Amino acid sequence: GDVEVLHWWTSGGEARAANVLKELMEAEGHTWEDFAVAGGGGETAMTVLKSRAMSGNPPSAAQIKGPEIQEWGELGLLGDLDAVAEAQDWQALLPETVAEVMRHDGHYVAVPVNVHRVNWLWANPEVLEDAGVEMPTTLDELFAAEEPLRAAGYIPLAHGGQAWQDATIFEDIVLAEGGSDFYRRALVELDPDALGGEQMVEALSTFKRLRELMDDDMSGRDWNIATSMVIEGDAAMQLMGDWAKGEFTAAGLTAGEDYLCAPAPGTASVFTFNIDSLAMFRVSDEADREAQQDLARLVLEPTFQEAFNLAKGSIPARPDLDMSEFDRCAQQSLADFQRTAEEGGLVPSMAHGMAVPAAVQGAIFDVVTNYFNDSDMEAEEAAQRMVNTAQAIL
Ligand SMILES: OC[C@H]1O[C@H](O)[C@H](O)[C@@H](O)[C@@H]1O
Repeated sequence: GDVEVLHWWTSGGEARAANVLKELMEAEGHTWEDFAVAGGGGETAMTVLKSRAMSGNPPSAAQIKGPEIQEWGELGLLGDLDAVAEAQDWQALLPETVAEVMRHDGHYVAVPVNVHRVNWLWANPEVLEDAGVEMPTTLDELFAAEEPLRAAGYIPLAHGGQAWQDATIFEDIVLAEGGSDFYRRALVELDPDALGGEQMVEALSTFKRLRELMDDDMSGRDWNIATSMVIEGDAAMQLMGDWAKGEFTAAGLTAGEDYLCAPAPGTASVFTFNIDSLAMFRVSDEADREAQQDLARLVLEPTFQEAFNLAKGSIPARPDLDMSEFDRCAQQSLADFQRTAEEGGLVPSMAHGMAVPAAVQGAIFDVVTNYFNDSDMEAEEAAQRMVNTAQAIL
């Protein structure tokens, strides 16, 4: 049968990973129709998906994540994968944190391909050494690194000026300043006291200070271009989820030697998760439905889970795989995922669509990116705007 898959995996590392699935599906005799929509973070892809669904022409599968799976489920457009889930025993195979995101109304409607960690710092060790700087583990160390790095001729922090990237580093700062409980109250439960309170004002002020570490040309830059600045040695560091590791891997670089990874400064006790998943749309053709079932089965088989995640930079969605092929960053990610799940530091990424409905996420993005790019807006005003927008939507 045919499967048309809508996704936004278009950077070097992302495309290599997506190709793993295409090849596995073709090896099973299916036809893979690739519907890739460029634009990191997936905002454009979701807009395109909505217009296709509205015009009655949805793809057979799409990269849909987190609470948005519920929104599509509510529309009655998604088919269920219960038969595959039972045959592969997803109940036993998947951590409940992952499994519950894939279910709508008690039925599996999506399959998880991985677990990304968002709160990472990446660095070029040669650049750090040349400037006499240690890998920062606290925000103070991160800001203190600016002077020696600039004096040695480097951009301290490579960043891409796009709303989702601004929101990604914003949530790293909220976690570093307030910890996982504060993060949950503010950016998951949208508690107005946390979202608009003193601690958020402090976090917003610190967030804006990150601009001091960036270059003037960052506006609109794609995330993988920022990663290549670290790879090339023009910039020392980048705050980004571990899809960035897919770029280092695609460049043939070795973790811990050619590049470094560490939890975003001040967030070692936290793991901000972002789970990519493929949701299946209802299809009438029996052969296409079979192809969808095969796609879901293949995605959770060890062959795909290993090959895809080695290329993508994430860790497998099923924690029972032999991880000996994975590098030290992935090993640490899996260990931290399990540790934080026990200790209470495992939180859904707001910036990557795991925490709040899409409309609320979009509204928070607007406030965060306008504040970050408007030197006149005070932190107090930004905090109040976040409260207002959240209340207006909910
Ligand atoms: O495009 C950058 C990243 O955006 C999202 O966070 C996706 O979940 C991830 O798979 C992708 O690599």
